Amino acid sequence: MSIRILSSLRPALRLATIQTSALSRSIPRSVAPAVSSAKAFPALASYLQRSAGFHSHSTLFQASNQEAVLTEEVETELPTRFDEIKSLHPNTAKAIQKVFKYETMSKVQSEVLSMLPTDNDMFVKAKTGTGKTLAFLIPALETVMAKTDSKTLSRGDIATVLVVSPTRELAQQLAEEARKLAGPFRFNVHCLVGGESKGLQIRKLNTKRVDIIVGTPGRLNDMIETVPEFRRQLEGVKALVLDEADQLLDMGFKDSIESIVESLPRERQTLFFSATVSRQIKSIARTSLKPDFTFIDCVDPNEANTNLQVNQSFCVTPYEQQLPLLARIIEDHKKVVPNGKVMVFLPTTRGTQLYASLFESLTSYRLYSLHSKKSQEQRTRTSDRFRKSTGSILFTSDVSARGVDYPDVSLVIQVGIPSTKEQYIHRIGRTGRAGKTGEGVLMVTPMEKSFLNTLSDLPLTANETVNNLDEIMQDEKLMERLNRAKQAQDPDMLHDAFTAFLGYYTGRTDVLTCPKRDILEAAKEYVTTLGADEPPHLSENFLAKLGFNSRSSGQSSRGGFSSRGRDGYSSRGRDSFSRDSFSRDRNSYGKDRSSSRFGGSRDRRQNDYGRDKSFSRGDRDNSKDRRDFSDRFFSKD
Ligand SMILES: Nc1ncnc2c1ncn2[C@@H]1O[C@H](COP(=O)(O)OP(=O)(O)OP(=O)(O)O)[C@@H](O)[C@H]1O
Repeated sequence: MSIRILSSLRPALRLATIQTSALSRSIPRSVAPAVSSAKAFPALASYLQRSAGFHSHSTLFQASNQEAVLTEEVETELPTRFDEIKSLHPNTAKAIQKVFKYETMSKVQSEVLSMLPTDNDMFVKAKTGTGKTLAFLIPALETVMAKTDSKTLSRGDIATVLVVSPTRELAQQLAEEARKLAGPFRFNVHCLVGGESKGLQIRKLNTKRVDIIVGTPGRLNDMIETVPEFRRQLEGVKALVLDEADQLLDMGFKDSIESIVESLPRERQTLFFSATVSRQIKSIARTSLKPDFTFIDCVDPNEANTNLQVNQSFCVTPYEQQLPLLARIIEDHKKVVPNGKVMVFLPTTRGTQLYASLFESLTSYRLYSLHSKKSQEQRTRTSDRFRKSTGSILFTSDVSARGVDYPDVSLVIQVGIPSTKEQYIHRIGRTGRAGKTGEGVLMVTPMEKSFLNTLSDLPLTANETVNNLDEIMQDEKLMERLNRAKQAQDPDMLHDAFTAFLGYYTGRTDVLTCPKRDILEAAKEYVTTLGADEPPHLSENFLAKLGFNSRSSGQSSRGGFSSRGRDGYSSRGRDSFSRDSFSRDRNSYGKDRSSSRFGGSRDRRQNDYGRDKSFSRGDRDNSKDRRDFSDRFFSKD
């Protein structure tokens, strides 16, 4: 009981110091007077904030208010059921009940929807897999219904909602969700992503109803620049959503986003949604959101930004042990969860291709792979199949790191460090969705160990399978299968994975504390462990591009690297590694990268759908306070 009280109390108190405008609505009434006075008395505000950090014991203030808070909480509690949101349009309510078949709202849904009706701009931060999609689609549609006259709506010749997504897979998924919600309205949804026929997309825009548009920045911008009719259609937009707003910027879409925003009417509602908030996103929020926007942060500052029902572990082993360990972790999981779904993230596209190829003969799970070197048609097909599958494994680059909702993923393995802590959070967020349990394993080598420091506030423990390493390395059957798989690898693929590895890790020197030369040594170990007879030769030019001179590279004039001892790997001629494909491959890892930052701490398991009430919110009633808050939001890093 006490935890529940504290959890409801804590965010409210947090608001007292960072977002005073929210007080009147979200704080239990018995506490509100104290917190209101906190606005006038900064010392009290800071005391309240400190008190709010305690998990397991109450401060005097909290203890003396427990009864009162509990009583009052009943009266001021946020709604938990969709049918409590009385202002919902009947068609929205119908879709939720009949199509989605949801009754209870998740925390972020309850936070956002309880503000309806509102055309306020919003910036919403909530953990991965907690139902953000409906939390922005519903308000966007409600705004359209409130702000568009019925004659215009019935014509169906202008776009009213525009949703921008960083990746094609996510855009397609969002379009599907939008179709379900828009069904009862008889609204049409267009999905505009790259890799698909632009001509066909234009034809559909010209011949079918146009209501909701979901797209990726590149294709949207292209259409804006080259299709005047599309520009005209966008003039009707009443709600703009940036999903995974952080990633949109990290992927270098800032200019595209700005030009998309410029082509929309100024009078609109803008909704930013993300599980993480970076400095860059704040800068674009400044120009794209109205100054009195509402910031809703559903992540308790005293809690990790990952879902607590996901068991997270790490292991540090050299490459030689990593592959057998990975194979064992996957097979152990298969024994416990035969119908499970596993996702394995690799840092580069080339590495993803290589691991997928290696594991074809190593796993009894049905195997899929997804990365940017596949055609869009293949990506869509793979994504659909993996979504519907059970007992399956997906080897993937970061194209699947954010937003993508594959139901029932039971294990996420990250082999090698992700580009940032935020990317770790998003990747792990592919499991433990909608309150379900899940497991996450991060596998790093000694060179990458320093990255673990950036995760120190997340609840990671040492992986237990590592304790069986001796036994695993002596498992003759496993080692034989591994060796056979390695021998079957295409030398070109190994070469490409090698150069991509170098490109990726030489760009990560901000978190790797080792000398640069160690990266070359690690790359050599990596590629020979995965099947190359010896490390590929690299041109001086290529090495120079990575910031190595020939002495620091340790490369001999005859090609290859001076090698460290290794055992049990296949033998293959060196000629096959004679070309340099870095420039070609740079795109493959560059494209898949994304980032930002964050943290918190642990120890409360909860289902995010239902009764847990830890949250904070913006105030829809007091625009001056909102502006004060917005100033503080922007001035904080
Ligand atoms: N009210 C609800 N009740 C039950 N399940 C829900 C509810 N809302 C959403 N879901 C389900 O929860 C899962 C996660 O939802 P969604 O993809 O919207 O999360 P998200 O917060 O956007 O995740 P991410 O941060 O990874 O993008 C989906 O499978 C969705 O169908």
